[in-house]
Amino acid sequence: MNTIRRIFSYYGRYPKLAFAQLLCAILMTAMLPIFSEMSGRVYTDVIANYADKNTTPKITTTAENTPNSSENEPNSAQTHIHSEEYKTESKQKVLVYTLVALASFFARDFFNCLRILINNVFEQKAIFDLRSELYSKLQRLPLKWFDSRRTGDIMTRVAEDVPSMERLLIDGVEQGLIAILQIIGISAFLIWKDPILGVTALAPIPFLLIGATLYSRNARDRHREVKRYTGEMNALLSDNIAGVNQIKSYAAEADELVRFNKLSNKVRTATLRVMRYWAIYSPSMSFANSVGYTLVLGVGGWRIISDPSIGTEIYLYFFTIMWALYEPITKLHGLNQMALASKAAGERVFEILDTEDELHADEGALLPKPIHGEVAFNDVSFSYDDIPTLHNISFTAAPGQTIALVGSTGAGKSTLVNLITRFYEYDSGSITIDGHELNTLNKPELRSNIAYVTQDSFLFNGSVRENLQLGKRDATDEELWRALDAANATPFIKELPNLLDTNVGERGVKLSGGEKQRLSIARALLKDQPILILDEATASVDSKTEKLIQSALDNLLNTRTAFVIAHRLSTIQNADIIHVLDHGRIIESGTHDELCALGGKYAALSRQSFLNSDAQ
Ligand SMILES: Nc1ncnc2c1ncn2[C@@H]1O[C@H](COP(=O)(O)OP(=O)(O)OP(=O)(O)O)[C@@H](O)[C@H]1O
Repeated sequence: MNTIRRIFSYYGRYPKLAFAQLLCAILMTAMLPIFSEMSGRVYTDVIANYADKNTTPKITTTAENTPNSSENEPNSAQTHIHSEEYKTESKQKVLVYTLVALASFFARDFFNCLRILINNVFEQKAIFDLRSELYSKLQRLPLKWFDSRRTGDIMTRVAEDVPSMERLLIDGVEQGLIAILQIIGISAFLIWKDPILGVTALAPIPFLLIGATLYSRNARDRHREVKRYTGEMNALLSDNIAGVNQIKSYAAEADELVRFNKLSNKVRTATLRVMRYWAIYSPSMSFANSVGYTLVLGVGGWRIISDPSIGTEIYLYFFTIMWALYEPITKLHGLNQMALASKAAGERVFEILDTEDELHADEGALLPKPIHGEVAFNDVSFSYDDIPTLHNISFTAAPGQTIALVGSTGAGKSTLVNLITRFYEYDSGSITIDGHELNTLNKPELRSNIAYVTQDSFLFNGSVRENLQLGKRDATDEELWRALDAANATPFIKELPNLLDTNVGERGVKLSGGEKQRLSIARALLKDQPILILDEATASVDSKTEKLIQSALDNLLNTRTAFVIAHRLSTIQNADIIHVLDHGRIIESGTHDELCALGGKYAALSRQSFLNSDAQ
C-alpha cells in the first residue's frame, strides 16, 4: 500500500471521529464566502444605491437654474425626505449585513474550535496506536534482526520518525482536508459570481500543481537522505554514550569527535539540500499566487468596461475572498513538503512493522504439563548470516541432568543454548523438549519454562526489586530475600541505602560485575523453572563467593535439567555429562573423570590455568 495512504489509514480506525471532523471542516468552509457576499451586498444594496440617491439633489440644484426650476422644487424636497428615510433604511441594512458577517465569522471559528478538539483526540488515538504497534512489533522481532541493526537507528525511528509521521496525521488533516474543501468551495463561489473572472482566478492553479510535481519528483530522495544520515548519527551517538568509558580510557575523544562531525556534516549538507530546493520552490509558488491577483485585477477591469451589467462590486466579491483560495494552496505546498518528509519517515517505520515476526511469537503449541525437561539435540546445524557456526550437534539431556558445555572461546557454547530458548532458529536437524519439536512451540510459553542467566547479567535501570520481579511478577519480599540468599546476594543488598528499593542505574552501573551476576542468578532462581541455563553465571565472582553460590545451586541443579557453560573447573566437574565443543562441533563427551582419562581436549583444557585455577 502507498505509504501516505497507509499513514492515513490510521484514521480509518475511528470513523465516527473522522466523520465529525469532516462535518466541522465542511461547515467551517461553508461560512467563508458569507463575508464576501455581505461585503458585495453592502456595496450593491446600500453604497451604490445610496450614492445614486445622493446625486439626485445635486441634479435638482442644477435644474434650479433652468427656466422650469420652480417645478423641480417639490421634487427636491421629496428626494431629500426620501434620502433621509433611505439613510435609515440603509443603516439598518448595513447593520444586518454586518451582523450576518460577524455571525459567519463566529460560526466559522466555533466549528474550527470543535474540529481542533476532535482532531486532537483523533490524532492522539492514532499516534498511540502507531507507537504501541511499533513497540509491540519490536518485541516480536527475532534477535537476528537486532544483530544487524544499530540501537541509535532504531531509537531514531521510534523517537523521530514516528513524530514525523504524526505531523502528517495532525497537519495533514488540518491543512490538507480543509485546504482542499476551501479550494473547491471558493472556486465554486467565484465561478458562480462570474464564470470568466472565476476561471481567471483559478489560472495559477495548474502552474502551482506543475511546480509541486516538479518539486516532489526528487524530494523523496532528499528527505530519505536526511533521515538516513540522522539515523547513522544517532547510532554513533548511542554507541559512544554506551562506550564512554572505553573512549575515555583510550583517550579517543578527539577521534570520536571527528567521526561524529563527519556524520553531523552529512546531516547538515543533506538538510541544506532540502532547504535550498524549498527556498526556490516556495517563493515561485507565491509569485504564481500574485499573478492570480493581478490577472483578476486586469481581467476584472476589462469585464466591467466591456459588460456594464457587471458592477464594480465584482472586485469586492473577488478580493475579499481570493485569499481563501490561495492561502490553502500555500498550505498545500507546506503540506507537500511535510508529506514527503513523513513519507520518508513512514517508510522507515513501516519497514519495521512489515518485518516478519519470530516464528510462533503469538501462536504455536503449548508444552504439555508437567514438563519433565528432557532436551534432545539431533544432528542440529546452525549459521549466523550464512556463516556455519554449529555442525551436526547431537546429544540428549535427561530430565534433572546437568549438562556442562566447555570449549575455547568462540567454540559455539552460547549459540547452542540460545537455540534452546529459540533466540535463533536452527537451520537443520531437530531439537525436542519432552519429545516436542522446539520450532512448533509457542515461543513466549517455551521461554517461560526456562530460567536463563545470560553472560552479560543485564540489569534494567530500576530498583533491585523491579529487576528481580522480572523473574516472578508477584514475588513477595520473603521470596525475593530467599532468592537473594541462595545467590549469596543478601550481604551486599543489605548494605544498599534503600535495600530492595535501591536503583541500580543504567545497565546496573551502580553495582559491581559480581554483584550484578548474583542479582541475575537470584532473578533466575525466582523464576524457578524446569530448565535452567547458566552461561558464565559466576565468572565475575571470586572463588569463595562462587563456592557459596555453587552449593546453593547444587540443590537446584539436582531437580531440573540444567545447561552450564563455564570456564572454571569447579563449576563443571560435578556435571552429569560434559560436552566439549570445538569450532561448532562436539568433539568429546563424558564425565569429568572419563574425559580426563581420555587425555583429549578436555584434559588439555583442564590442565590450563583458566579451567582449573580454582579447582583445588
Ligand atoms: N549474533 C551473532 N552474529 C554473528 N555471529 C555471532 C553472533 N554471536 C556469536 N557469533 C559467532 O559465533 C561463534 C560462536 O560464538 P559463541 O558466542 O557461541 O561462542 P562461545 O563458545 O560461547 O564463546 P565464549 O566462551 O567466548 O563466550 C563465534 O565465532 C562468534 O563470533
